[in-house]
This record gives sequence, structure tokens and C-alpha cells, in this order.
Amino acid sequence: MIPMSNLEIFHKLLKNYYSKKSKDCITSGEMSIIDNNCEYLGVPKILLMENAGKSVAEEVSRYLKENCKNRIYVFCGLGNNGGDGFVAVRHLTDYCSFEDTLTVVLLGKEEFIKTYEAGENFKILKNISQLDFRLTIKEAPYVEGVLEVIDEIENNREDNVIIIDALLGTGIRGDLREPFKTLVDNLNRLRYKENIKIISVDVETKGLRGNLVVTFHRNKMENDISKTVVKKIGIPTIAHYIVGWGDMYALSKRDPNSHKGENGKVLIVGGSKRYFGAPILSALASSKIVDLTTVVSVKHTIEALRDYPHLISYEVEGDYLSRDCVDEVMKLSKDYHVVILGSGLGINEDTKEFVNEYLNEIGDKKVVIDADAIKVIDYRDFEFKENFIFTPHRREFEYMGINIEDPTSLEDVKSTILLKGRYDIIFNNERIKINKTGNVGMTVGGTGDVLCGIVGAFFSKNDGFISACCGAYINGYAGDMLLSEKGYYYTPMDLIECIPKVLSMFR
Ligand SMILES: NC(=O)C1=CN([C@@H]2O[C@H](COP(=O)(O)OP(=O)(O)OC[C@H]3O[C@@H](n4cnc5c(N)ncnc54)[C@H](O)[C@@H]3O)[C@@H](O)[C@H]2O)[C@@H](O)CC1
Ligand SMILES: [K+]
Repeated sequence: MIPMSNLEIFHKLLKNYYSKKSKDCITSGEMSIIDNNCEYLGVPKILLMENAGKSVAEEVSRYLKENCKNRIYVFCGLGNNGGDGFVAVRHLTDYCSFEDTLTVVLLGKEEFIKTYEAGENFKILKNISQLDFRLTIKEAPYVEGVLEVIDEIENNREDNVIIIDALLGTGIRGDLREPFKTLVDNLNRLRYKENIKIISVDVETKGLRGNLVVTFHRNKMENDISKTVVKKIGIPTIAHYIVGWGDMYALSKRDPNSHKGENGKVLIVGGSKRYFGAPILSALASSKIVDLTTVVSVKHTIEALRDYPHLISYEVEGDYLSRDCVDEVMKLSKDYHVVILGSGLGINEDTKEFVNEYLNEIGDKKVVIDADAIKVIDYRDFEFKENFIFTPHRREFEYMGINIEDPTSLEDVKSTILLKGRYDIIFNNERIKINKTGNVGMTVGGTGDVLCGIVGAFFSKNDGFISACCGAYINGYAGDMLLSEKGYYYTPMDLIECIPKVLSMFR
């Protein structure tokens, strides 16, 4: 029988996940990853903004009244939520009658509009407003300007007033600043008036309570489902499941006030008389990212480490790691955020005992389990805990006893599995993603050791799933960069040297 490709495995698993998850609410953080990965797939943000703004205009048009003057006030922030508001206004000019008015109130100044796509849509409105007398644009960077507009709204009691809240969406951070706060307080007061309806774009701006929310793609956690309509805006389903630069932006950032050791400490446990170099590759990759990388191994590896003075080493007795060193390694592990276990360990009986006993005692310490360690685990009664990441290739995966054809065999798998291949699949019992960076030049020995070094380094400050996704993405991206520079003729050391260049693209 021809073995399934990773892409086929992905599709088999995806069916199961999709039926469980597709209707769920998502968080703002998840939405931002999807949004950026959409761009990675080639869907420009300005296109999504167009669809978002258009769908807002369609919903707002239902509130327009015939035989009466409609006044629409669109309060816009400086980010893309405001941008959706600008697009909605353009579409609304064609829904409104010539008796109606449209007033755009920008809470800031044009030069401070944050994004390209919002800026372009603002320019279009300015062009329109020169010729279309129904459209007025006001800049209100301060409380006074906001209160003037509120007064104007209150003084028009006969007209049908629709207020659009395009102030802040998923990009809000912390408590509302002025003049947003004053505006929201006043809008909350106005909402009790019979002739006024308040419609929010994507999410209600913090503290605001309006009549309707028009949200995009999926409902957001913060929205009250009973007054929310969800509109599709052209985000392809696969944007949920692809690893892209959205995931990279979601990795935790270095705190500028942090001290030595706070940006990650990784312990590499691997190596043997025969395969002494593998853990060094993992360690070199990890040391590009975290503050401290230590290798615990047999003397053959430790000797080879002398050329790398920035790596700390710890030698154990013998030619292989064996049961006798469990206590020693366990003690050492306590001082590290993450342990990477497996590269070059070998698979003899002694090492088997070491791996199983060590993992039995490890508790909730984060561990990346790679290479030989995957082969020697006794999977009978093994608990796939959340604090483990496995990084198998196809043959190693077969040892793990997970049946792709039977979704129930995944039910208890809380560990993240990064199944390496032409396409890497990252999954656990809750989530799945596919990574497509990388190329056939990476079949050279040692690239897997580099990968688990990167994954382990990310794991020190992030959860397992995102660490595995970003590790696969960065390792493959470095390979793709090398492909264009050197063709297929590069080594794991070249990959390691490429890591800083790739990472600095996603700061
Ligand atoms: N996620 C997606 O796929 C799409 C998102 N779009 C829109 O983009 C929005 C997200 O855009 P952004 O990421 O630009 O973020 P927002 O537009 O939500 O807000 C960012 C702006 O708000 C300011 N800000 C943040 N916290 C504040 C506070 N507490 N008080 C006052 N000002 C504050 C920031 O300085 C920044 O200027 C979504 O909510 C949605 O409306 C759409 O354009 C279409 C596609
Ligand atoms: K909003």
C-alpha cells in the first residue's frame, strides 16, 4: 500500500476538526493571526476591508427610513476598524437619498491614520466629499470636537439618526483613552432616545452598549450573540489552518526591561558515543533565540562542544545516557524552562530505560521529544500531556500508536505533534495547522535537530502549539532563503546562521 502523504493526512484530520470547530467564537488574538495569514495567502487586507465595509453598509441600510430625513454619523478611530467605517460610508452614499446626510467623525487627525488601507479609503472619502454635499468629514482629536457633534445629534429630534461605531475593533489595548471615553459615555446616554440607533463595526467599542454589532468572519468572544450579525468577508477557511506570518507576530515579544535568563533557558538532553553532534545542532539553533542553552550529554558530545564557548555543558558518565543518570538530569532540568530530549541518544536498552523513567518523573516541565526518544518511549499507558511537543517524521510517528483513520485515537492527545515532511502538520486533540515552508534541500541530516532547537526555544515563552507552528515555519523559511542563495547545497549550520535573519523579519 502506498503510504499517505502528509497532505492527505492533513485532510483526513481536518475533516474531523472542522466539523467540531467551525462554528465557534474566536478571540481577537486568533482573528489577528487569521487576518495576517490571509495576507500570507495573497488576500490583501484592503480587499477584506472592502468586504467588511460593504457588509456594514448593507446592514445599516435596513435602518434607513423612507419619508423622513436620515442622519448617519460614523465615528471612526485611526486603525482598521475606522477603515471599515470609511468603506461603509462610501457604500452608504449610494443607499441614502438626497435628503439624507452622512457625517464622518475621525477621532484624531488624518496624518495619524495608522494603516495604509484605512488611509487610502479616507482619501477616497475626501474626494467624494468635495462633490457630494451630503457627506461631511470632521476631525475631532479632542473632547471639545466630540461634544460639538453630540450636541448636534441631540438637537435634531425629528430625524432618524444612525450612529456607526467604527472607533475600535480587535486592536484595542487597555482602557479607553480620551476623547474615545467621553464619546462612549455620551453615546450610552443617547441610545435611550427613540430616534437613535447605534451600530457597531466588528465589536462594540469597550464600554459601549448599542443596538447591533456587524462582525466579520466569525463571532468574537466579546460580542453578545443575540444582537450580532456575522458577515463573511472573503477569508478562506484554510486561513485558519495555515501557518504563516500571523503566527509569528503572535509569539511573545522580548520585554525591554527583562534580565538575563528571563528570555528563555533551554536544556538539551541528547547525544551518545556514536551520534555526538546532533544535540550540538539543536543547542546552536536554540542559542540564537534564548538567553541560556545547556547541553547535558556523554563525553563525546561535551568534547565537541569546546568549539562553542557560549554553550554550557554538563557531562554524565558512560557512552550513552542510561538509567543511572536520571536523578542527575532531573535535578538539572529544574533550572530550565524547556528540555529538548532525544537528538543522538541512540536506542539501546539503557537509553530506553533512561527516557521512560525520566519522562515518568518529569511532571509538568515542558519537554520537546525528538528523534530516538520518540522511538524508545513505551506508549502503553503513556500520557500525552500538554507540556510535551513531539517532533516525529513519518517513520517515528508510526511508533506513537496514533491511528490517523480513527479520530478517537486522538481524543486524549493533549501534547502537540509536529509531523515533519514536505508539508509539516502540527496538531493535538484541539487544533491543527499545516506549514508549507521548506524545500527538498532540507532532507540533509541535521535539519530536524535544528528544528527541535528552534521549537524548544520558542516553547520557553509560548504554548506548545504556537511554538511548534512557528518553529516549523522559521526552519522552513530559513531553508527557502538558502535555496534562493545556494540552491539545494546547504547544511544545517547554514540554516542555523540564517535564523536571526529570518526572525528579524517578524519583530
Ligand atoms: N481581522 C480581519 O480579518 C479584518 C479586520 N478588519 C478590521 O480591523 C479591525 C482591527 O484593526 P486594527 O488592528 O487596526 O485595530 P483597531 O482599529 O481596533 O484599533 C487600533 C487603533 O486604536 C488605538 N487604540 C488602541 N487601544 C486604544 C485605547 N484603549 N484607547 C484609544 N485608542 C486605542 C491604537 O492606537 C490604534 O490606532 C477589526 O476589528 C476590523 O474592524 C477589517 O478591515 C477586515 C478584515
Ligand atoms: K467598533
